[in-house]
Amino acid sequence: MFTKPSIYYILGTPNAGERDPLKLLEEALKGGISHFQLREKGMNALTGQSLKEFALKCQALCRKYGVPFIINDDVELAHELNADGVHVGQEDAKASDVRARVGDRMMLGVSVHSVEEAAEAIQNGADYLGMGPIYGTKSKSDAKAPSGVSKIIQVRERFPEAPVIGIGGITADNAEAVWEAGAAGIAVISAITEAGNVQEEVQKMVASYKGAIL
Ligand SMILES: C=C1C=NC(C(F)(F)F)=NC1=N
Ligand SMILES: [Mg+2]
Repeated sequence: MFTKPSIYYILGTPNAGERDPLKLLEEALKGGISHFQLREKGMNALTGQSLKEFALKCQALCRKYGVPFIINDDVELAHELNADGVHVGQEDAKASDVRARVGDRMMLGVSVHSVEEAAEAIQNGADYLGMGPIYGTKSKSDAKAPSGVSKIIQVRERFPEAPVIGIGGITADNAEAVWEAGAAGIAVISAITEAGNVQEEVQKMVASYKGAIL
C-alpha cells in the first residue's frame, strides 16, 4: 500500500491558481507520484455536480497511471465514485463510522497529531496516518504549529507497522529528515503545484529518499 518512498500528491482547484489542475495531475503522475488525494477546500472550491465531474476526471487520470485515487473529507463522494481511499481529519467523521460506511476495500487515512490520536485511529481501522505540519505550510489555513519530525518518530516507535505520511511544507530539499524519521511517504501540495517542471520536482522528491541515511 505504501512502498517507500511514497510521494503523495494532494491537490484541489483552489491550490492550482492559474494552472490547469488536470495538467498538473497528469505531469505529477508522469513524474511518478504513488498516491493522489483530491482535497477540494477553501476559496471557490467546487461543489455538487461540478465537483463530481472534476473528481471523475482526476479518478480517470489516476486509473490510467495505476495510482490510487483518494478523496479528502467527502466520504459520500468517495463512496459514490468507488474511490480507492478516503482521508479524514480529527474534526471530520469518526474513523470507525467511515470504515463502517466505506467497507474494508477502501483505503482509510486519518490525520493525527499525537501517539494517542494514532492509537485511536489504528484501533478504528486506519490504513495510514497523516502527520504534520512538519514545516510551515500555506496550504492549510487552520494548520497547527509546525512540529518537525518528533511526533512521527514517537508514533513510529509505538506503532512500527502503521504507515505514516508526513505533510506540511515538504519539498525535495527538506524531505530527507522526514524519511529519516521513518515516514513511508511525503504528502505535497505547493512544492509540486508551483514547480517550474512538475515531473522533475516529483523525481527530485523520489531521489531525496536515496539521499537519506536510513
Ligand atoms: C490534512 C491532511 C493530513 N494528511 C494527509 C495525508 F497526506 F493524506 F496523509 N492528508 C490531509 N488532507
Ligand atoms: Mg478534513
